[in-house]
Amino acid sequence: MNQTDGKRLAAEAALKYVEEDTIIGVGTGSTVDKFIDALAEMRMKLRGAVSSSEASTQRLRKHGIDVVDLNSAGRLDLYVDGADESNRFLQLIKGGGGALTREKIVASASERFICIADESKLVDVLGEFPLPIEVIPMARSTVARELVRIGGRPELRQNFTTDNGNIILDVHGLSITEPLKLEQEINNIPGVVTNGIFALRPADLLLLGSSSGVRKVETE
Ligand SMILES: O=C(CO)[C@H](O)[C@H](O)COP(=O)(O)O
Repeated sequence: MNQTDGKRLAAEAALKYVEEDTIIGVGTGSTVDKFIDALAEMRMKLRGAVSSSEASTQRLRKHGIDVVDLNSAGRLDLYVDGADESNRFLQLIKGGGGALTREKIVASASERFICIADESKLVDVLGEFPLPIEVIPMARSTVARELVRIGGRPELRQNFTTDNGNIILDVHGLSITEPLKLEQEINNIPGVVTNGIFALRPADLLLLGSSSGVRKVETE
């Protein structure tokens, strides 16, 4: 089984957590694309979806799923999204697709966050995947200098603008042993919109797809 199959299995497994007549929060990425495709079969039973990116919005609409503004949706029961890495506490690195800020907003507005991924995403220590940080363009250099000061090697994501009109710095070389502390520290740098550590709001359940099926990992 390859990574794509693992993603598909996890995405399909998440479907059973979706309740009828609700508005569901939907993340971004190739795993979530598979979830949206699976969600299409129950579109008549859903009230709609709050989307975390323009890409997911387009895909949801293509399947006839109503996309609802978060401001009118109120608190959501469930948010489903992928991740670039997860540790066993379900603290995540996200933002490989550049949608981290909206993802963090929708995750924070949701009672339950189910993360879907293939088994390669489970790691002991976060940080092998370069940490994405959304930055206001005029602050690129000042933020980059601060990131070097804390031990990272920031690289500007080339030819990429976020849905919010900002840039992404991908930070290499961080071994993230204290995710909660680092999430807050980086978010305090002026010019940072948000960073891709999801520790203040970790996932509640991780569904990992692999050749032996779907493994459930819950917070300890
Ligand atoms: O955070 C994300 C997008 O901003 C994605 O969830 C993350 O990059 C995982 O992507 P994929 O499912 O394609 O492996």
